[in-house]
Amino acid sequence: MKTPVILLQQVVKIFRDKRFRPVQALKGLTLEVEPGEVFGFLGPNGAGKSTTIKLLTGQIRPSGGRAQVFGLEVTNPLARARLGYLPENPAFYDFLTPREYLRLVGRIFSLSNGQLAQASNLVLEQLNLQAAADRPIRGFSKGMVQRLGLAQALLHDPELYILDEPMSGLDPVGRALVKQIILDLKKRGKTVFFSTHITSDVEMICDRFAILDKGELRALARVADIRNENSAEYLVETLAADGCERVEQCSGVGLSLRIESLLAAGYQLRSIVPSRRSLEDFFLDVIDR
Ligand SMILES: Nc1ncnc2c1ncn2[C@@H]1O[C@H](COP(=O)(O)OP(=O)(O)OP(=O)(O)O)[C@@H](O)[C@H]1O
Repeated sequence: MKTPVILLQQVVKIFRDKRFRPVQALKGLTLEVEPGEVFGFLGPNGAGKSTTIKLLTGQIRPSGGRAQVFGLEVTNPLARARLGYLPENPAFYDFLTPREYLRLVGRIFSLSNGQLAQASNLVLEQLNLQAAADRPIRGFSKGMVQRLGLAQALLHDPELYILDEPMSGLDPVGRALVKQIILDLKKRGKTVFFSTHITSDVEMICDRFAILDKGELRALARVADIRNENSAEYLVETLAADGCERVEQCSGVGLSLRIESLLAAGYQLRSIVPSRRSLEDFFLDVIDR
């Protein structure tokens, strides 16, 4: 059996609030992410997504349970060297330019000068930041800062990407760009674990997803399974003789009989389309429950 790239076993995290009262951010989270997967980590505000990501990147320690990356403890520098991390709110020394900042990151990851020049040109181009490469970051828009955050995560071409809300603050062009980058990483066999609130992004690019709520795992599924669920239902759109339009839901089993009876009753058939439950419906159901 392959070693999971990410392994969380019964992870508990307890913070203390200002009055030193316990805040249980994670209540025994167990999760595995396989090599080559694009994994979406969904959950409402305060669910514990960033806490999980901070644990996986060794920034905070669990109060209980086990967190491993590539079979190594998350605090092991060998694990850290093999992952790229985008924090929720990336912040930079804003007197630097992106090229200078990437040089700093490249040195941390021990890239040679040659590797660094090549890699930084590549990521600046990928994130559409070439034109701003030599301007101080201080003048950057939110979306440019976010794209630079992703550029630095990509720079050393790691095997695993842990991205905290990578599409946050981006316009539709930026979001499409980031989604394409994630899909390209997948094609190259990389593993991507990202948190988000946007269910349609998960639907578009993820293999599997988890839904976290109040520190607990509420769902863990393949995107394809959610898509196929309910696909035996159809939406039938008809037009009555008096010009009234109607849409009804019909199961695949009863579809032909229903159509016959509608036609016999004088309805015109406008369309029949498979009705699919979106991941958003699924998310809302799970959170409601
Ligand atoms: N340093 C901290 N001290 C005290 N409580 C914290 C700390 N960090 C997080 N928490 C609490 O832990 C819980 C989970 O927070 P977390 O930031 O992980 O949620 P999230 O799912 O990332 O939310 P969002 O989608 O809003 O970013 C929240 O109740 C939060 O207030």
